Amino acid sequence: MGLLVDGRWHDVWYDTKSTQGRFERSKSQFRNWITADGSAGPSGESGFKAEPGRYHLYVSLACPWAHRTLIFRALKKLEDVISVSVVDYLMAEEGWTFYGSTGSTGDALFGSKRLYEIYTRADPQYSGRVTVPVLWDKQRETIVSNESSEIIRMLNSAFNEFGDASLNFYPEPLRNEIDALNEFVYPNINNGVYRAGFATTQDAYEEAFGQLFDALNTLEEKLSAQRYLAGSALTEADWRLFTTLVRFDPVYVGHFKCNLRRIADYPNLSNYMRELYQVSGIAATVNLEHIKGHYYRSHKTINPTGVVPLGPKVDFTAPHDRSRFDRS
Ligand SMILES: N[C@@H](CCC(=O)N[C@@H](CS)C(=O)NCC(=O)O)C(=O)O
Repeated sequence: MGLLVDGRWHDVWYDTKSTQGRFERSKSQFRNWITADGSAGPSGESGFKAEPGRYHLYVSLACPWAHRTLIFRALKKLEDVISVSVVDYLMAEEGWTFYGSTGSTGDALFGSKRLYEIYTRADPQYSGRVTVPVLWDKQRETIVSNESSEIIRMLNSAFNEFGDASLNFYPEPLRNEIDALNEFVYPNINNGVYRAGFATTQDAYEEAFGQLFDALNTLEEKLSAQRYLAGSALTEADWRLFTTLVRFDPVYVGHFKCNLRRIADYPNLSNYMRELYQVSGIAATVNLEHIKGHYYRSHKTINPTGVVPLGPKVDFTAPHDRSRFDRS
């Protein structure tokens, strides 16, 4: 675990001293967009045209943000269009690595041993965290984006010529609602579990814990009356929630002390999670060995022994009851 300062690696843990024990996630720095015609997107430069074989994703199967990008790659049938390298699930002194000892596929492009080498290849003077996912452009030899929320929007719309154009998880009429849902789910739930787990004061933990379970209650209630977060259509907002839900009982309940309730204790959330898991192509993106191994073994400040718990057994393939609601 560490970060780059002027292109040089430093092995340091998150600093929560300046924020009263609160964990604050830093902002992603590469913010270009791939578009169908190569024109500039909402931020960054132009010149990143959607083309098969041109782009590569670096992901961790453990990471909920990287997981979103793998989900969109699968849903939009882009497996043959965008290639992938998976990092080792163990994140230690050198950050994310490709040694292969804990499940990495290796770096298919350059044979690098550490992900920070990909960042310094794009910018030799890069300063900041070295995070997954990374979307790499093989043609311009640079990072297009390291912001998952934007990468999934690119995958949703820029590659329609090469993937499944019939699916749109961010449709125009629902955009405001999806944006509002994301603004609620991200701080309270997606990042909420991290805010609870990485808190280093009792107050910071309790604040995050309260907001997390209030938010889960709100969604449980919402899902008692409709199939998905935005109503009858399955959208980006659902996939963004899903990556946290699948990790919740196996990891966040114990490791991040999010233990007021399990997802298994919420009938609607747990049936909804199983429905999403059972969507074609999704189960293959969920790797519990990487998920549990990563959190329990990498975060030595939280779990110094690195012992990985054997339970719980969650059956994501059990039937769900969500077909009681309409879907559009
Ligand atoms: N805003 C980023 C966040 C990605 C992120 O924080 N990824 C974590 C893994 S779950 C990471 O790589 N952390 C390494 C670090 O912070 O040094 C995104 O959504 O793409």
